Amino acid sequence: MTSRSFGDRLAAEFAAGRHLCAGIDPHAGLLEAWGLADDAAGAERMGRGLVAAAAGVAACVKPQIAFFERFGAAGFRALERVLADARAAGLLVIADVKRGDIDSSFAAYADAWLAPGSPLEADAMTVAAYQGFGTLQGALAHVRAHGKGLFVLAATSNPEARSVQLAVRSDGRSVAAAMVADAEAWNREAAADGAAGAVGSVGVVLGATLDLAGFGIDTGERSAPPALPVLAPGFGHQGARIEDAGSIFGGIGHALLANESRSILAGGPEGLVERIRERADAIAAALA
Ligand SMILES: O=C(O)c1cc(=O)[nH]c(=O)n1[C@@H]1O[C@H](COP(=O)(O)O)[C@@H](O)[C@H]1O
Repeated sequence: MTSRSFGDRLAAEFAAGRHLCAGIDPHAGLLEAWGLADDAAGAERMGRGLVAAAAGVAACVKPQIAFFERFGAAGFRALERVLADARAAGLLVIADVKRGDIDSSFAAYADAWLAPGSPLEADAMTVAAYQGFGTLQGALAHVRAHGKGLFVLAATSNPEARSVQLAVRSDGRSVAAAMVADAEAWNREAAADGAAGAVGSVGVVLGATLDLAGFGIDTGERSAPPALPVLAPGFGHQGARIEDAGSIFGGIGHALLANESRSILAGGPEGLVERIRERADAIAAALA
């Protein structure tokens, strides 16, 4: 490994009491509430405003790429500037791109979002491993060599996902539980090679809106590190309460990143810093 691992960088955020992931989701309605045009320049203003307000308070930001992609090349240029601001502010960036494909094509996605020097370089990306965990090799190479991270969709916050993620595989595990098991196994292997410390670099996405036990996901304390990073959307607008994070995630809440997007962005730029601080304090208290 040539860089500090993503898991180590997460561990430093958690040690500083930072568990909030502030989402950058420039919905048309939110841009209007901010008095911004529904175009690439508006998305850039919102993204850079959120980054400035979150610096030093949130652990990370998570731009949802679709809200930039809808403006084509101009949207990607806007996103590049938001990413540059986040890097300069010392915020970790999770590119919420939810990519997945056969291994060779997936590797190109991984290069786009994780290769050092790529115009869209982020610290971590969200991935869909429904073509098999083995297709993720291209990204896992960046995890090992360049200190990058992954968040694998496991049990997502939306109700429509249940029919797929609750399906039982030939090994008797639910699809959701198998994603968790595969991520933990990868982190354990990296630790055995000396490439992971207290927190792993491969995490999962688990919706805060869910009964995780119902998906066959064990939320009990693990007997040994590395801790599994958990990106948890579903707080705020989708109904889960950040104050309940401790009881929802139990023994796997140590490496939790609680995401809120619309609930932070709604209300416009006035009071944004205070809203982020309030959510950051609430998640820190919930996990203390
Ligand atoms: O991977 C994600 O970030 C994600 C996974 C999931 O299960 N549910 C989910 O809502 N998300 C994303 O998390 C954000 C949630 O936004 P809010 O509901 O506005 O807080 C959006 O960007 C979603 O695309």
